[in-house]
Amino acid sequence: MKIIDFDISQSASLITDDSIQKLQPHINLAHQLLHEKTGPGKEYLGWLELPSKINKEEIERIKEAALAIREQSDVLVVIGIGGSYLGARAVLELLQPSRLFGTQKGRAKELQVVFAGHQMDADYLYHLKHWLKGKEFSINVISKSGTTTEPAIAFRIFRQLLEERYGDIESRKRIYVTTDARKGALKNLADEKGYQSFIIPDDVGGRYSVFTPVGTLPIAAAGIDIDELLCGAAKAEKSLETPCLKSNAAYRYAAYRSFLYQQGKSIEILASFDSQYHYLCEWWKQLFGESEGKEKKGIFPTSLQYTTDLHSMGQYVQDGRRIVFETVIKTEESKESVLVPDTGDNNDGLEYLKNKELGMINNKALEGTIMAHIDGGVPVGILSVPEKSAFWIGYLMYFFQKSCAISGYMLGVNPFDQPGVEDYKRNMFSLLGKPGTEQLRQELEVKWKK
Ligand SMILES: O=P(O)(O)OC[C@H]1O[C@](O)(CO)[C@@H](O)[C@@H]1O
Repeated sequence: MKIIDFDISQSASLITDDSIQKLQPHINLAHQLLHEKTGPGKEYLGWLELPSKINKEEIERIKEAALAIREQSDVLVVIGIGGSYLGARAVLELLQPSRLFGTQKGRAKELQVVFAGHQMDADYLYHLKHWLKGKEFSINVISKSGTTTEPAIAFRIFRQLLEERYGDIESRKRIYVTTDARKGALKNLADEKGYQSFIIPDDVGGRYSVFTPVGTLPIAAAGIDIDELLCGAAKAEKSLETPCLKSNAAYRYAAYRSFLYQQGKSIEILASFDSQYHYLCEWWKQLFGESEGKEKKGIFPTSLQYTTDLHSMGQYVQDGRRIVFETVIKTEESKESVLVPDTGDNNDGLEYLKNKELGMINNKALEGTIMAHIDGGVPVGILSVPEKSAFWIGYLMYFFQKSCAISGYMLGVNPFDQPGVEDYKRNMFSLLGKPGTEQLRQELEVKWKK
């Protein structure tokens, strides 16, 4: 039976199953806080039963909007930051690898999804604006608060471009807004202009929102089957309901993290041997980093893409400070077959690999790396994902959400807030001269001797 599993048996010399099992009482407590909705952040648990309670009418509305976008445009500019863009980007990069080269294979009408508002890089925005010349485009602006600076600026830029190109009335039909049901500047603007809007539920935070219209609209617009994605998430919701560590792989993963953190391992590397997982790792970093990094606690989540990074960071992992542990994503099947060519000579010493599958070679690299890292004192947990499909990515993302909530409760933090993110914003607003921030500006000038 295909299933996402988490296995630490190869690291038995460094961490035993027994030590994980001993954490069952802690897991039970965290599980209780989560499922009885009594823990910190309990007002943000809408994601927990979201896949099984999905509103069918809303899904139909999303599919209709996705179709309209595909009919009216060559390009969808998705504007958002953090949890308001990473989930969609992760799914797109994972399921549509040819996007990496700017096209999508086998589609009658191509819709390209590009991202903006996830930084304030002037060069990026300048070039994107110019690249859009002569291309039909629509916008999906996504912001729960409706006030985040990066997407708000990008939305101004691309809204202006759209209005100049199509005029006021037509441009309104090309703007799709995903935001709060009631409040925020974006909500007000959407009401005023009559943009088609989609709601981010109050009880779902940004990094837990991929199964809401935050993720499903851009994913559907890209031509990915969102029913399958949600079906995978619903399957995970059901399969990961039990608190029993033996049968709940997401809880075993949470317990493994918790155990290693107590042993002084403060950095977790999410590693994959498949470049398509890059943005899934970025999404995972926000999920765990923003959920757990508080009160001067928490594992620092980072990611590496192998074998690429074995040639840059491999040395550190193998032999640097022993504060690192690794979670390796292993996907069983390579979708495509690529063989090492038989060139009829052995000048490069690769004759022994002729006609061999690249997928098989990559797999041997994975096996060899895991062995080497464990021998080097790095505990490695293996997260096996049956295949790269909408169903299994849906399952995997829910798996991570659930393990993150449990892991956060085991750590003793609120896994659903992010108060620390406000500090840079406060300083930035003041330095930009936002009205009402003069006093802070003076304090900053004194402190930093400007
Ligand atoms: O959807 P919003 O409100 O624009 O927020 C985007 C991101 O910014 C944060 O609030 C942090 O500033 C994240 O938690 C969130 O994912």
